[in-house]
Amino acid sequence: MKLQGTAMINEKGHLSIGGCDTVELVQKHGSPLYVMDETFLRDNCRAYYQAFSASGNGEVIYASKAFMNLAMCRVIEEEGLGLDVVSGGELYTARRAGFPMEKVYFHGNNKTDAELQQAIEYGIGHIVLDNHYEMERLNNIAGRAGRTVKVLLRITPGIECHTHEFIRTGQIDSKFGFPLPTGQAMEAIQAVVECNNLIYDGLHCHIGSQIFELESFRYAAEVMMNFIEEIHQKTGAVTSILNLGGGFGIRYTESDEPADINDYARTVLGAVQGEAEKRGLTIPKVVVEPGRSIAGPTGTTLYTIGSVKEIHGVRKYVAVDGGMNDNPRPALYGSRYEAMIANKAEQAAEEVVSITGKCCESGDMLIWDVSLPKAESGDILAVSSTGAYNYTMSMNYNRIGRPAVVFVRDGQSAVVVERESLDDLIRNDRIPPYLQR
Ligand SMILES: Cc1ncc(COP(=O)(O)O)c(C=O)c1O
Ligand SMILES: N[C@@H](CCCC[NH3+])C(=O)O
Repeated sequence: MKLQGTAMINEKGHLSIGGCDTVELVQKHGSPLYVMDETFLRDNCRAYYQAFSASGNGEVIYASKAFMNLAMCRVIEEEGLGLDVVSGGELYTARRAGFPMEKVYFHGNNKTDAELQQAIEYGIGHIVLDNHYEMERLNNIAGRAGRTVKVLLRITPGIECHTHEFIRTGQIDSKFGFPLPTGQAMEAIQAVVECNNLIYDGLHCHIGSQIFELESFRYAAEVMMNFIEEIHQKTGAVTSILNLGGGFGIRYTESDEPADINDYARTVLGAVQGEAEKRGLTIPKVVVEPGRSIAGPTGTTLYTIGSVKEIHGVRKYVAVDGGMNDNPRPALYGSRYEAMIANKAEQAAEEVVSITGKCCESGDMLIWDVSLPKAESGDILAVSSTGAYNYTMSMNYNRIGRPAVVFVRDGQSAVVVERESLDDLIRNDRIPPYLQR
């Protein structure tokens, strides 16, 4: 496992993160445990801020679907980033954290009336329209509230990028957005400028997630700038914002080779500027929505090893006290992760084992074939790069409670999400009168 951020091996030969011994973190906060390296998290925010916002023409909004809670909203606000939310729940979390609402963009392909009303009531910065049904309802809801709302239109540019098909979103056959190649995107622009209560402020596209080739982002910028020119010619409308989505890939295993954030910024900012100058257009503000590349590498999940079972001549299964409940990505996407035994961090690998979870599913495998020192019951297993799309995609299958989340920094740990208790698991259960006794 590659050590990233503040992760290091301490004098006891244990993995330490944020100056905290991970074995002691488990003793203090329990197992499994999500550990977020706050210094690393802030460094990632700053790298994005420097690369995009410091130029004056870019804005970074963190995609909260990757990892969100009240404390995370505070960190994002302190680091000067905006926020991308995709549900009333994410919006509510941001609001309860006191996040500045004018820096929030509201996404989603099927926002409810209640969510649109909530967004208007909170004074949200932008709503990203996905379809005509939503456009019409938002226009009516805003009208009834006596308000105008700034909107972006989500466009599917028809770009195929090289990533898992479930996390690819820019291709024309997609549930998201108004398709560009079919002419429907232009129809949507013509419709939105007619809406009295909506202010057309710009466009959005998101071509997918865990992308490594910068060329895909450059090409998306070019296609969108071409569309912006067409919009201007056909309607006279000015596109002030071009939101190019998220999708910047991270390292999960050694086969992943992420690009540099500064190169990413230079590529997209340069492409937008170059295309604008070529076409005689005003340069729009460029917004990016990174999620995974801010939170992902900064998270590590700590598990306790329980049963170790060898099927002679076939495989050794090492079972941990978590699994697909806290990290469904291997089961969903076949995602690969790296791991180490936190209390044997200096010991050399001596066997190849497979890490399985505790769910009642054969597919509950966290890592197939990983080289580790001898894995024994009671050891602490650390799985890296679990900061994004782990807690936020976790579940209670088999009535297993979600682990706690701690922020670590400067030798201190702070709980930012409590572990779910057994009582939490039955909190919303109700016994109807005829079953009561
Ligand atoms: C609209 C939108 N914006 C931003 C993101 C964040 O993407 P990532 O976490 O890959 O940066 C996503 C998720 O893929 C998304 O759907
Ligand atoms: N949840 C996905 C990515 C999709 C994000 C939202 N469009 C993942 O874990 O990789």
